[in-house]
Amino acid sequence: MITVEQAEKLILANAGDYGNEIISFDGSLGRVLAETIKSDRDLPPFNRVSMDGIAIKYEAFANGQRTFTIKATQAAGDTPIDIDTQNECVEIMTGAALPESLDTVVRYEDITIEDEKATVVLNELRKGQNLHLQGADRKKGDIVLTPGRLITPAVLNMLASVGEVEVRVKRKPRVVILSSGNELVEADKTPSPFQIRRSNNYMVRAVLDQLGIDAAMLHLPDEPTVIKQTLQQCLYNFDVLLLSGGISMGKFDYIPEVLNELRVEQIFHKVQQRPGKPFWFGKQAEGPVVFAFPGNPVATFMCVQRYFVPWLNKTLSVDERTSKYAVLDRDLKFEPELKYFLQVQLTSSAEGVLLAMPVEGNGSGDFANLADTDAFMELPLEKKEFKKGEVYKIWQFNIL
Ligand SMILES: Nc1nc2c(c(=O)[nH]1)N[C@H]1C(S)=C(S)[C@@H](COP(=O)(O)OP(=O)(O)OC[C@H]3O[C@@H](n4cnc5c(N)ncnc54)[C@H](O)[C@@H]3O)O[C@H]1N2
Ligand code: MOO
Repeated sequence: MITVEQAEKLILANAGDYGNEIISFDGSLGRVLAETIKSDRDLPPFNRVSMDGIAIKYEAFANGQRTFTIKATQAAGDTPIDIDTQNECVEIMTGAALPESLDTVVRYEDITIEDEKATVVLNELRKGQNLHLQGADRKKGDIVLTPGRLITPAVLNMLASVGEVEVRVKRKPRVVILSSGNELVEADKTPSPFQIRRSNNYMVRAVLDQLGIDAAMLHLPDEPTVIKQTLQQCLYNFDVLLLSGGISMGKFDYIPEVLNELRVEQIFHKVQQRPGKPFWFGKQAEGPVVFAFPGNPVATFMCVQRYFVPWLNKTLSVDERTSKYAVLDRDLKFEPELKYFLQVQLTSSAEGVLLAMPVEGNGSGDFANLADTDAFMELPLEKKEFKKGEVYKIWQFNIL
């Protein structure tokens, strides 16, 4: 049986690349940029007034002048209006381009206006105050975004600002989620006393939704010929198959065998971990990758977070994120020779420390417990006793 680290390595070694596509920036939220974006102008593109008020020549103020004749009013977007003498000022709005003949802006709060004259009521001004100078943020031609950037709301703002209305992004893999097992009925059906509603496939699809990936969803009955037929079509139509259930030792656990018949090479089966020990991973030569997760919902979810999400990030060349860590908030023992992914609730202390309180529940079938927790804490295999105050890596699935 391989370790979590070996499994991770093998999975990442099989990251794909589905190329790039060009889409409208407007629909690019959550996508991954596949080009370098340069600014087409200085940012800001002109000396931008940052407060509503009047623009004056500082020299006049320094020489004792306090009252200025308002020559004109300049709105944002207007062509700058220059003064003729230093006795004059221009009433000017936030976002307007500062006229060349002026260098300082005084806010409305710091002036009085009477008979088309503005009087500064402050005794001190800083030359150049209330201005956001041309090129202060970025210069024309500067790189503002690099490939691998996840397109967030602020990145979208940047794309719009520099006029990049068509952007090259990474193409997403085509994914299908397959549940399996004759005990499962649809969520809107009433199960017999010994059946259950299928749920983990919806949970997996929800994770993909959060990652901006659309996925198809299918169900496999415990019937080898149907499984084979359906999987064959999926291997033809999709880049990634995410299966759950039917992979351990049960008499009706046909999936690994059928995948083998369909020439999907098993890269590993079983990982030294809890939950998720029976996890199976494989790939068809020049074809799709197959993640076959154990059916228990907590195991499925853990494997999606711990293995599929990093695979997807590598596949899409997303800029690497730093790992997250938290402080264990209670002593704990775990004896088996398995790496334990402990379910924890996260809170942030007043000192700014992320605390992880274990909420263990009743194993990998206890999805009620899963719904009450925020992250898996990855505890090292070498240890059996874990103490309050120790720091370990977490895989956070709920945003606090
Ligand atoms: N003899 C052994 N038995 C089992 C072992 C083992 O090593 N030796 N491993 C156990 C572990 S650990 C797990 S986890 C499970 C995984 O088994 P499968 O992947 O074959 O999954 P199933 O048996 O099909 O289902 C397990 C469990 O999960 C429920 N399930 C399945 N799919 C869904 C779904 N879409 N929505 C909700 N619930 C689902 C299913 O009804 C079962 O209760 O095997 C142990 N056995
Ligand atoms: O994978 Mo199992 O999750 O250890 O019950």
